[in-house]
Amino acid sequence: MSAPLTLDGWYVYHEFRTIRWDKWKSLSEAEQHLALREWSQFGNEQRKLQDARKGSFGQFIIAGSKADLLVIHMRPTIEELSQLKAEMARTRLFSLSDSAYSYISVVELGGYNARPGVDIEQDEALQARLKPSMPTHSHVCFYPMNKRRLGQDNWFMLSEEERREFMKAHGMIGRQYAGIVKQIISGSVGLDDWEWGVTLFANDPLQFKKLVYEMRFDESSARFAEFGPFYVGHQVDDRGLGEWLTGTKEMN
Ligand code: VOV
Repeated sequence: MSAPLTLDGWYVYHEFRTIRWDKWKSLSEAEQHLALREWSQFGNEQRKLQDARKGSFGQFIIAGSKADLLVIHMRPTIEELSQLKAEMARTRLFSLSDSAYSYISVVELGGYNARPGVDIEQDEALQARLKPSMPTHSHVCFYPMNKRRLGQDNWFMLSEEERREFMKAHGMIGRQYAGIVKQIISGSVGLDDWEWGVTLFANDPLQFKKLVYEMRFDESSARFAEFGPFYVGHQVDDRGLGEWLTGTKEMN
């Protein structure tokens, strides 16, 4: 049995941070301002790169106590992601927070998405999916997952036809959410602890629950999927981040 062909795009780095509130609160207003300005400068550089289609960047506030912030970067190489890690570590905001979780993966599409005779590099629609701009939806949901190997339910022992049938049914459910939930599926076999990273974007977070719940009843998830921790949050611009951190509307 051979591994199915995948199309792989940009590498993805999810960095989850927990704010050291004791440290943050001990800063003067001017020092907090400086930390926010510095972070904003870093973000603006990332947004410029995104506009030039050289990478992708987003920042989110995470609900619950698993983490406070999520920064997502997408870049053509792992080295660039490591470069970004060091750049962020040098910022004041990162000195005032700890890593809560991180995830490394690569944007992945099924190989059959390649149209016969069309050069993948020249296929603009495909390129946009492999090297996506950060979706602008207000909310995000991230979780890592595996496909199970348990007795009769071993995804990796299924024939190609069986897998294709399962993914067809999966895709049909997903398509009902077209325009409501956008998914970025990234592969992480050999890169991180789970096999895929699932990043979902929507303007209504309730749609994450509806979609994921509906998929639970689909065989590809019901029989084969195992899930890691779920994170949910909302996207913020620098002003929103500043207001959230300081509790004021005046900052930034
Ligand atoms: C927003 C909805 C949505 C849509 C439209 C969608 C469609 C599709 C299609 C058409 C395909 C097939 C391969 C390809 O075309 O890339 C996939 C592929 C995949 N998916 Fe998906 N998926 C969605 C959403 C979606 C969710 C919510 C999840 C998490 C599952 C759950 O239970 O929580 C998921 C997982 C995956 C995975 C892990 C793969 C890769 C499996 C593999 O073995 O290769 N996915 N997916």
